[in-house]
Amino acid sequence: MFSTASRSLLCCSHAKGPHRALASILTKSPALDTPSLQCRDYHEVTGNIICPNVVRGIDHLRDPRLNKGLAFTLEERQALGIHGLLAAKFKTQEEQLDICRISIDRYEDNLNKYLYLVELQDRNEKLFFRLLSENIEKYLPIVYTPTVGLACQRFGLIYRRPRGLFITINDKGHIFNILKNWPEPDVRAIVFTDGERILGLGDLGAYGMGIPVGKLSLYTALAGIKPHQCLPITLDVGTDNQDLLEDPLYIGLRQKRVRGKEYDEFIDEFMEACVQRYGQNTLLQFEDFALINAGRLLKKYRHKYCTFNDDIQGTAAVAVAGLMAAVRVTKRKLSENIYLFLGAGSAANGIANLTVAAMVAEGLSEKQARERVYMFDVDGLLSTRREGGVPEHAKSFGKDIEPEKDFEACVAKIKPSCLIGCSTVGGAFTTNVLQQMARNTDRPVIFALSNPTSKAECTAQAAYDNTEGRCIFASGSPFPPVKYNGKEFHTGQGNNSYIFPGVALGVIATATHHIPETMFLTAARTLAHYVSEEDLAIGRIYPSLAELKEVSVAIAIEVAKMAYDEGLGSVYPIPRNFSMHIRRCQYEFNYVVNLPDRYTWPESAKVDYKRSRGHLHPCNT
Ligand SMILES: O=C([O-])CC(=O)C(=O)O
Ligand SMILES: [Mg+2]
Repeated sequence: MFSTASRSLLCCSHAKGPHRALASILTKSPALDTPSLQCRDYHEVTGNIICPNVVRGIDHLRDPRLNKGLAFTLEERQALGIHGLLAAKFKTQEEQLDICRISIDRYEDNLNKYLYLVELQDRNEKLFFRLLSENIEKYLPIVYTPTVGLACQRFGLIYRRPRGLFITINDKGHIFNILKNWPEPDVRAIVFTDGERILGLGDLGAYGMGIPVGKLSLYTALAGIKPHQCLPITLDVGTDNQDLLEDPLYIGLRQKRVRGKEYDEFIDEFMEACVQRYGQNTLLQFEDFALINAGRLLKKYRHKYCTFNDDIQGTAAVAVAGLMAAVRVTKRKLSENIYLFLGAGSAANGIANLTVAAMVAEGLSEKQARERVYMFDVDGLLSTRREGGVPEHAKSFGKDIEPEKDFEACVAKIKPSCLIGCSTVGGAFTTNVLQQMARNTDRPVIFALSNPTSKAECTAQAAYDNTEGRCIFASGSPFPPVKYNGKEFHTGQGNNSYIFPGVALGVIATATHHIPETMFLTAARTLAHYVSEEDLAIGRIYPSLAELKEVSVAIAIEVAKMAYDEGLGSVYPIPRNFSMHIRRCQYEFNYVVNLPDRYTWPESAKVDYKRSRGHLHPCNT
C-alpha cells in the first residue's frame, strides 16, 4: 500500500516519459519557466491519470476532465492542436458559470435541471463541480435529495452514459476483473448500493445507481475530494420490485433478488476485490442497503475494512448534532430527554445508539441511557411483551411495558420530548401526534428524517402550526420557509450530507484503516459547534447549506486528528498542520494551465495567430 505522497510521486514519475519525448521536439518556453510547476499543473488538470501524449487534439474537448470549452487560451489551442475547433471567443470560467446558471434557470422541471447538470458533468468536469460548490443551496436539491430520488425512479428513461460500475451477481468470481475495467487507477473511495432501499422509495434495483453518483458528487463539491478518486458502484443482485421487473425500460437484471449464502459470498468477494484493486485503506461506503443487510454487514466488515454505513452512521451523526444544538434552545441536556422513534430500522438504530453514546458521555450509565429511548415499528411499540417480541436488530431498545399499536396513544403515554421519524411513512406525524408533542413539553423536538420530501413524517409548516410554533424541527429533505405568527422560520435539513463528505475527506487524507464509532460522535460535535445563535433564532439547528464546505473541512480536520490519536492513520510522516494537510489534498475547482510540459509557443506563430484571429486574449497579452 502506498502512502498518499508516494502514490502521487509514482504517478508523476510514471508520466515523465512522454514529457521527455515532447521536450525533445519542443524547446523550453521563457514564459513558462518553472518546469516543476508546469508538470504539477498539467497533472492537476488530468487528475494524475491521463498521459499527455495519449490525448490528442479534439480529445481535449471530448474528455470532461480536460475540457475547458471556450476557456482554452490561444496558446493552449495551438499547443494542444485544437485551434479552429473552437469559436473565436475566449471565455473565462466565470462567464461560463453565468451561462450555466441561465441555462438551468430556463428549465422549470427539476428533472430537466438534473439532466442538464448530468450533461455538464459529462462535458466539463471542473465547470460542473465549481458550479455546484459555489451554488450549494440552489443545486444540492437537484443533484441530491429530493430530485435524485425522482431521477432514480426514472433511471431507465434518463440513462445515457456510464458513470460508475454495474456489477451483477452473474459476475461472481470475476469482480476483480470488472474493477480492472474502471479506467482510473487511483480510486480512494467507493460508494456502493445494492438498490434495495433507495431513500424511502424502497427497492429500485439497478435504478439505484443515481444515489452513489449523487453522493460522490457531494464528495467533490462539498469536501473537495478529487473526482478521479471516487467510484460509484451498483451491485445488481436482482430486484423484488414487481413494477420494475415488468418495466420494459428497466436496465438491471430481470430477476428476483438473490439472498442468503450466495448474496453474502458476493458481497465478501466485492469487498475483498476492492481492496485488492485499490489498497487496504480504500474507503467503502455502504449506501441504501435494506435493514436485513445494512446492520449485519456493517458489523461484519467494520473492523476488517475501512468502511461505514451512511444511513446508519452518517444519519446518526447528523441527527445527534441536531439534538446537541437543540439543547441550547430547550435547555434540557441530552440525558434529560425522552426519545421516541417512529421506525426501528437502520437509521433509527444508528441514531439511537449514537444518542446513547452521547448520553453516556454526559454521565449516564448505558442502561440508564437506553431506558430513555423508545421505538415504534410496524408492529407497534417495541415491547418485550408483544407478540413476536422485539426484533433482533433493535433488541437493546425493547421495553418491558404494555404493548401499544396506536402511535398517537403511544405519544400520549410515553410523553417523549424528542420525536424522531425514520419510518419512510409520509405524513405519519399527524395533527394529533404533533399537538400531543406540544402538550408533552414546552419545546418539543420533532425530526421528520425520511427522504425524499414525499416520505417526510410531516412538513415543517405542519410541525409549527400544530405546536403553537414552539417546536424545534428538522427534516431529511428540504422544506420551504415556514410562516408562523407573522414570523418566518428557515428549518434545517438533518441530512447526512453534513457528515459523510467531511468524514470521507478526513479518512482519505490520513489513509485511515478503520472508522470507529467515536469518529461519528466527533463529527456530530464539530457540526453542532457550527450552529450559530442566528441559526437558532430562525429555527435552524444546523448551519446553512452555504456553510457545508466549511463544515466538511472542519469535520475532516477533527477526523484526521482523531485518526492519529487512535493509531489509525497511515500517512507518514504525520502531518504537523492538519488544516494545511487537508487543504493540500483537495481538488482545484478553477481551470489551470493546460499546456504540455516545456511547450514553446513559437514567436512567429504567436504573431501570425493573433493576427489571424483578429484579437488578443488577456492571458496572452
Ligand atoms: O440520501 C439522502 O438524502 C439521505 C440518505 O442517505 C437516505 O435517505 O438514504
Ligand atoms: Mg442513504
